[in-house]
Amino acid sequence: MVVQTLNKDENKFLLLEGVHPSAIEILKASGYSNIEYYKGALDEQALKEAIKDARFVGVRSRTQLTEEIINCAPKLAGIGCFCIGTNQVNLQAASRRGIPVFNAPFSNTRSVAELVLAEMILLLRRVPEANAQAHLGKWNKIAIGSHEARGKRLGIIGYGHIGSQLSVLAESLGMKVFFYDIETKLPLGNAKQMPSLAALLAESDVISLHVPENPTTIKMIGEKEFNMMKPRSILVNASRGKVVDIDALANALASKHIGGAAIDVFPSEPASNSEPFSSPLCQFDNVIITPHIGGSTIEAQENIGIEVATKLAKYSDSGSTLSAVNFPEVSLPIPSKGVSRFINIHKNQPGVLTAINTLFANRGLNIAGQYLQTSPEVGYVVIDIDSVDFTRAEDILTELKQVTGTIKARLLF
Ligand SMILES: NC(=O)C1=CN([C@@H]2O[C@H](COP(=O)(O)OP(=O)(O)OC[C@H]3O[C@@H](n4cnc5c(N)ncnc54)[C@H](O)[C@@H]3O)[C@@H](O)[C@H]2O)C=CC1
Ligand SMILES: O=C(O)CCC(=O)C(=O)O
Repeated sequence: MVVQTLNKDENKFLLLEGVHPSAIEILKASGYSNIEYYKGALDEQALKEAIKDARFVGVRSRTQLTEEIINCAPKLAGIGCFCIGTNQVNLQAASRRGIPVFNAPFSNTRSVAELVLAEMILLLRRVPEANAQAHLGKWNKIAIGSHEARGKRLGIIGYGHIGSQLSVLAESLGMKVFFYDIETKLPLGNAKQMPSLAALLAESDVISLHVPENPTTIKMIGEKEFNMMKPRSILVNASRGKVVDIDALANALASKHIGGAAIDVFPSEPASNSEPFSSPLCQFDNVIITPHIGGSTIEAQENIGIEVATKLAKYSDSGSTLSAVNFPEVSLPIPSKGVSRFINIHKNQPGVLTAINTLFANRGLNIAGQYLQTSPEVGYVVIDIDSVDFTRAEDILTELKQVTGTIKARLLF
């Protein structure tokens, strides 16, 4: 259903990093045609220029939406991360500015799990080395150091959506699965939760990382952790680049303590496909290096485009913030006819709601519906009143913006 909110053309959607065209289709079907689309990430200066009149911005993992960038976008009302990770966005700065951030928490889970499984098998069979040598004309038909996955011990660090899906797939191959997570998690199948990272590292033949980037995970695998791993064990990282100390990994590979690795993510990644890439890992034939493509499948990208664009359009149309990662979540019914809807995002401090309600009461306006959620810092209230004409609604909005503590207020319809 196309919801008739006001001035849809004033809402510029800035879509970066080649998000799937399914996002554009959804936005257009929802009545939003003011879309600026870029195939790659923009450099800082170009981003500041493009974002300054954007109401919504859509990014993948390359674009860093820092506080400085967010502050260059006075009209910005919502951010869409067309991926799972949201570490590229300063989430606190966004909430302080009254900007909800949405992502696609499940859409590429399966794609990552499948790639990781394939890489584990290739590394256990030493295929990357055999492949590199064959390309150089060297026929090296040997079984030394080549293993079946069946019966091997897989250690998963981070047993969330991806880690737990990998666990199920790996068990179907006959692997024994162990995991470490800071939360107590329901083990699927015969998987076993380990009491510590050290216990997991000591137990595993293959270790795969599936944690988000946050202060507890940055460099969680470094020299000390490599020393705790079994000789010739294999490391897979398709989570975030900063989770592994790349120099320590290079040392562990050079000393042959680690038998191989598959690395999809790097502490610093090229901003676009036209920029060069280099890493100390490029010298090792037993390392599979991929350019952050864990979630890059047609299936995942199309679903992500639909999911995140739908969330942005829904927020713009109705104010729904369901599944926002940094914001009070309000799930709203489809607006009934004969209603004008305002939203007010404010600092979570005493007196704001009273002031808002007084504003409507003083004008003799009946509140037909009110939806409020708060986080420690931010309050978000959606107010439906019996329908008023546009000029009156604009007057109310002007007053609503002046309520002490208000960060942002909008008239939706
Ligand atoms: N390579 C790629 O293209 C992709 C990479 N990713 C990355 O994978 C990460 C994981 O994705 P999901 O499984 O969907 O996330 P999730 O949020 O479902 O699971 C993450 C798990 O890590 C655990 N965790 C957090 N901090 C931890 C710590 N210090 N030690 C141990 N466990 C910890 C959490 O409790 C949670 O169970 C994402 O945050 C993203 O950075 C996601 C999709 C694609
Ligand atoms: O596909 C992308 O651009 C990023 C994928 C990713 O890392 C994620 O979903 O967190």
